[in-house]
Amino acid sequence: MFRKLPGDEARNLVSTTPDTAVVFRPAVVRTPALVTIVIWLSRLVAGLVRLVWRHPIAVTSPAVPGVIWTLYGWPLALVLVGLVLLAGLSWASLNRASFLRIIGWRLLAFWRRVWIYRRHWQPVMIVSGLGRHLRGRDYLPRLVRVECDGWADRVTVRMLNGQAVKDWTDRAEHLAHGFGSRACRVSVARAGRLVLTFPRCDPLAVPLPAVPIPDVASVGPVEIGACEDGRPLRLKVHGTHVLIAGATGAGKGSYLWGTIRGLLPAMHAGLVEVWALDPKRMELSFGRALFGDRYAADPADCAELLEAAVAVMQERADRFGGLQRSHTPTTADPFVLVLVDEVAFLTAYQSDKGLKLRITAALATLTTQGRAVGVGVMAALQDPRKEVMNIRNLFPDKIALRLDESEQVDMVLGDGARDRGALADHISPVPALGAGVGYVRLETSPDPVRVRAAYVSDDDIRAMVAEYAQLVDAAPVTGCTTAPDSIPVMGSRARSAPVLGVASATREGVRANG
Ligand SMILES: Nc1ncnc2c1ncn2[C@@H]1O[C@H](COP(=O)(O)OP(=O)(O)OP(=O)(O)O)[C@@H](O)[C@H]1O
Repeated sequence: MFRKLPGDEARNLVSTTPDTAVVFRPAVVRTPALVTIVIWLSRLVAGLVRLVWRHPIAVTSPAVPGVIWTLYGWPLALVLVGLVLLAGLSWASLNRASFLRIIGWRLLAFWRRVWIYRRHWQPVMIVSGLGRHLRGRDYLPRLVRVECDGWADRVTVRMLNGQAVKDWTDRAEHLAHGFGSRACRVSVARAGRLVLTFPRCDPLAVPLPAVPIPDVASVGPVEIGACEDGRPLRLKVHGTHVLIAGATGAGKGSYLWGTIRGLLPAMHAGLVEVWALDPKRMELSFGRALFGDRYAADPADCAELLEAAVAVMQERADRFGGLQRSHTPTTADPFVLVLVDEVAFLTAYQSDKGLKLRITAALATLTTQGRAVGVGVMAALQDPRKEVMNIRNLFPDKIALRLDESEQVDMVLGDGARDRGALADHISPVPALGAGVGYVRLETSPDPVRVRAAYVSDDDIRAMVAEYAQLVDAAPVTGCTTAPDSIPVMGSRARSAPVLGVASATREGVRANG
């Protein structure tokens, strides 16, 4: 789309260097006034039709009272407006959701389109370099549509021919500030069209209380928090592997404990086994009674536990081979979720090379072959560099919590994730504001989603242990019906250790002291 500037471009064209004898003058054809008027009128009519077509409610709202005022006088128009307002208020108070869906958000979208986006479109596009001002004409991307919901504006844009998505992702910050938002996320709607998401408020600014333990046993996506748009955050764990990266204190524990919490009924039903590797001894040890024998902290035990998981995986692969290509959790073949807190302790900072190789090989085997047979890995780490975690690309789903450097965002979420709005390096280090906040990038979607995990406190974990430790321990053990000897049990040491690892210390206390 381009817009002609009013004024006298033609005069600029005739200017030449002062001492030139030859002066070029463009041929100017005088347009009759009538033709100009007809063109402007037809444009006006087309614009009005378009306005009514695109914004029927916003146009009808002032038009109908206006017509009634003209035909029957102002008292009737006033009564009508009063009745409509009353009906609207009653509707909003009785069923706010439907009122907002059908009327509220549309009116807001109309208002914001006119007042925010249309008004600032030209200067923001030109200054950010997404539009061009060439020979007196503005070539601007087209503002197609504005939609609003509870937390954000979604602006559909038609790019200029020849523009690339990267041109826009590179200028996300210009767009955010230009339109008065704290962020701008760019996603592709279809060829040539983009959707820019501008958050208006932050529903994740306050910590969320732990999600209640589900009533039914489910291995399906586990609800562990909330997404930025207000939907629950449901993390898929069966049929995938999840990598969680975040600086110290970023809230990785919430994701691990939130997942365990959501799986407790399924663990009790024998459909899920959580195998916990806790080399730091500070996170999962707090509820180790939930894991029974399937807990390891010492690197040698961790290697053994991982190799045990590989053995389960291979035994299942042998059995399933030629019969089934995917896994359905049963009590005989439950879903095995291997949780690893601070995996770098085992893969990078491990001084025993033999152990390091065994652990890396076992993790690589599980992450490449485990998901089809019902063995999943969820690993947390602080430093996502390749030399620390060289198998990070084997995790289909990734979560980036607060990170120290901007380059780390793409290391975790994949190339271009930060440009698409995953500003994990901008997450606040203040726990109340930023702990548990992160960006999720799923295998099935390239667009990162901003989320916050609910906070599973020490008291919540204590309650989980008190309610479920015995029940989970009593649940059937993997493969007992088919291969009782195929799973090495992780030593009696784990069983005889105190239930909550560090006497009565809290996880926070341990961290502060340590
Ligand atoms: N989801 C959350 N919401 C609000 N606050 C949280 C959340 N998760 C954690 N916190 C706060 O942040 C602190 C650090 O959390 P956590 O121990 O989970 O971080 P971490 O990433 O595991 O750190 P480290 O790598 O050092 O173990 C907690 O003590 C708690 O106060």
